[in-house]
Amino acid sequence: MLLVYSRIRNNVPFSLCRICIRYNSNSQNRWLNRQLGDPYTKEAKVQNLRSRAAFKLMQIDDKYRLFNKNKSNRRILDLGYAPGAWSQVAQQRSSSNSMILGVDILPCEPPHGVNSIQANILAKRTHDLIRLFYSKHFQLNRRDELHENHGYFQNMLEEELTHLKDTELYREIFTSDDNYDISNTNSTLKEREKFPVDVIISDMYEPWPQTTGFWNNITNQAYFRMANTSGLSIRDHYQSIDLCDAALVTAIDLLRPLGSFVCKLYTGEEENLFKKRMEAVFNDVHKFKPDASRNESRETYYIGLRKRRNIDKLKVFGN
Ligand SMILES: C[S@@+](CC[C@H](N)C(=O)[O-])C[C@H]1O[C@@H](n2cnc3c(N)ncnc32)[C@H](O)[C@@H]1O
Repeated sequence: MLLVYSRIRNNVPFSLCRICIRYNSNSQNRWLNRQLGDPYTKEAKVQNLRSRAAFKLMQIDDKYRLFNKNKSNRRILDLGYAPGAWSQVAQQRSSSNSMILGVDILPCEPPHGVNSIQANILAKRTHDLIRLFYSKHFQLNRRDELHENHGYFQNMLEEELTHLKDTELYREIFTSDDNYDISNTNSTLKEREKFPVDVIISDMYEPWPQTTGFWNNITNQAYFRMANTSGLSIRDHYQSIDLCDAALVTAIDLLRPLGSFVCKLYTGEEENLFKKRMEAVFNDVHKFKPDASRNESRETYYIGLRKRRNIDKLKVFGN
């Protein structure tokens, strides 16, 4: 590594060399020491949580009450859910009959009580799959030969999506809802069909490198536009804005009126623009940095409460 580093240093301007410093052994040691000394990392292990990120969501929920154990049949969508700590928190803090769906571009075994799709949220088709999941209660993550060969959704896709050419059938699939108890919310049944999700949480960023699992044709161009933090704050910020916008579009399309939303943002010059977009979609918008988020990190969280009705997507993104 040191050799690579000194070669790069001899051939490129010093400003670029600084990017490489992230990968030398000193910085790895610093990262390791920080992890080992971190109380949230230790506590995550004790509580069998998949990462320290769980505490960030707990602290957000303590303040803004996204989840509610007393409300049944809640539908929670976790964007960028892998390795699954936020989904664990959502599952623990919601009623046992809630439906939690994690979406991640990388393959990951979801935590107990959580379903998942490996898919890119930037693809429109992923929105269709989320809608299908909530309207038809598809059995995900099945352990059978078909699933092992073709992935979670393949048999459902074969059975259902081949019919989607027929518009009438398409409409029928997407509007068939079952035993959802609408007395839980102020939504009408029609609204419920159109906007099937109660809470969207998005922590999209920093994936670990994928080495297998590229078979999935739902995951189109797996690494295209996927955001790895680079250590360059401007780049990180713009990629983060890209993913926050994608989460917000998902909220406009799938979140029910009065529903709640959280997303992680790496701060930077477009933050105010994103805040304005949030305000066009939600009645209450808050910015919050939980204690569990490290001071030196530029990450912050935007919370949108009480989604507005009749949102014009073009107006939201038009300014
Ligand atoms: C910081 S991790 C999420 C951690 C998770 N909230 C937890 O508590 O375990 C960010 C995740 O976002 C995912 N991601 C990034 N871009 C994505 C995209 N376009 N579609 C779906 N997932 C994406 C990454 O693969 C990564 O797993």
